[in-house]
Amino acid sequence: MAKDESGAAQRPGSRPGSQIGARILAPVARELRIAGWLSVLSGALWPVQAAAIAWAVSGWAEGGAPFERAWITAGLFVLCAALRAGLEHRAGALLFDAADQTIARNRARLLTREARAPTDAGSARIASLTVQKLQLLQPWITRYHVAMMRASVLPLLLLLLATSQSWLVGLTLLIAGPLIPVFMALVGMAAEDASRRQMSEIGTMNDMLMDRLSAMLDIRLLGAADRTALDFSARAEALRASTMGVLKVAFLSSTVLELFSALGVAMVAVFVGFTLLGEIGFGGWGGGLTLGQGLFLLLIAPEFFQPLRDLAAAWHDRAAGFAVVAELDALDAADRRPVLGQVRRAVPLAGAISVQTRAARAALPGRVVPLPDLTLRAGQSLALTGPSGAGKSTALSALAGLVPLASGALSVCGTALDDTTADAWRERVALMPQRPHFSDETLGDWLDTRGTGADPAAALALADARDVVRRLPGGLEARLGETGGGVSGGEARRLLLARAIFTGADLILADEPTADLDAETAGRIIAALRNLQAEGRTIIVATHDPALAAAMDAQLELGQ
Ligand SMILES: Nc1ncnc2c1ncn2[C@@H]1O[C@H](COP(=O)(O)OP(=O)(O)OP(=O)(O)O)[C@@H](O)[C@H]1O
Repeated sequence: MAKDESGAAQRPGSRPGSQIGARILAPVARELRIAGWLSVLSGALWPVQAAAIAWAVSGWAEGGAPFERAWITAGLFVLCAALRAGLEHRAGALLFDAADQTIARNRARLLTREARAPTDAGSARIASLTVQKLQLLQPWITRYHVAMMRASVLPLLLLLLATSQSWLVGLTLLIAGPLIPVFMALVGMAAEDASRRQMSEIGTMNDMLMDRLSAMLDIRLLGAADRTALDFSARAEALRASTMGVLKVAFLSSTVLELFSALGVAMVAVFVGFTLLGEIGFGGWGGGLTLGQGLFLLLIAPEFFQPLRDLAAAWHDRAAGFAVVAELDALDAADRRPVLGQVRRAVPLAGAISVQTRAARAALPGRVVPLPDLTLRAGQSLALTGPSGAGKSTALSALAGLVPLASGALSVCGTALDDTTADAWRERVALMPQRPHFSDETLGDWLDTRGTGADPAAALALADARDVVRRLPGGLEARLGETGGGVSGGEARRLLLARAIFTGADLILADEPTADLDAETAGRIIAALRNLQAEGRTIIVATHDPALAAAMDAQLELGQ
């Protein structure tokens, strides 16, 4: 459930239109307002241009000094046109800046928040929101808001001007005009639903794609390629149907709106034409219309409908924007697993390494996991052992400040590990995770997590991983992630260890560094860890491997 400012729970789609997006648009509200008024001002200059044309043409018809009028009209027309272009340009610049700022701010917010306090939303969902869907806020911000302001001011102004010349034309516009917003409101509901369905289909398709790509090997082994292709085609068909649903609503609404505005303009044109021919003798305030009045009315009638047509065209952008905002709101309301600190670079925590826990319990989503009482000083090594599920990995994560405590105490370097110390503490810690993950970058960049640009040769030597790099095509330039070449499980672990060493961290937390390895490879990793300890680093491993546990100074069994 999304929460409004007062904290009351709400369903994102159930809020009134004016409230949706108010939060994300608040920082650019001033720009949107200024851009709206600039555009309204530009629209209000058209009647001046129309009046000038009508005046010049009626001057020609009446004789007198037509050229003098033509020059004045041309000057006024060009001046207004230049002014309008300038105003529209400035409004456009403000709107696109506001849209870029909003998208960039929300993208940064999404990414930093996911780093600091991840949700259970899949990575595909976050990726499609940040890369694909947030971009849909741009047409909503740049087109809809300004169209709304124009539609609320300009038709009224033009209606007054038209009525001042002819009550009949005023009445015609007054009847034809409101049909457009009424119809738009009806279509708007359908458009919003269709957009939300399409948005959700895009998300499902992305989730499915990520999921199946990561399971490609299993799919081949299980001979499930055909079934996977069928699943994809069913989802693609659902996406096609939802996209067509959105297009259908868009085409239907624009057709009906064009019809209303064409009928309105045609009625004005017929009335003006017959009045000028002398067939109709009423409709103006003093009987018929002059040529100048008729021309003026003909020129402003289409402009009466234009802001309403623009608003109708932007209605779909509004629906798409609302769907994105609803998704952002849903993520805001989702349960999160907070990480201690701001997850940013900091000055390393001072003092000799020490770790101490007392009656600590880690808070995982939906459960708490007790941590062992331990005390460790600089240069010591410790093995956390115990059955699967005892909490070894959780303990390592908690020691790195990646999982908060539900109760108890955890101090590092003699100070409590909390939001204020976690970033500084992590500068001194390297975590070697259980499952290696290679991102799509060169091995050199992957090893150099802190972007120092230094040579990783010494770290590779300590981790016994020099031969791994030597064998890879391109050495440190090789890419292992995404479509890059692969390494064996043991090689990957040695590379992970090299990366942990290369950070220069004083405390290495290694999760199952020898799991699934043959005795010889495991022996090389154990030797590398001992080398590290001999160098003065502090080491904590979580392991089921008796040989590794025996190689540490002390063992602590969890889950007793
Ligand atoms: N993200 C999570 N959300 C909820 N519970 C979790 C989460 N991660 C782990 N757990 C639970 O916490 C408990 C401890 O898990 P943990 O991974 O720390 O055990 P472990 O001793 O490292 O196991 P293994 O030896 O199999 O790696 C388990 O019962 C596990 O189901």
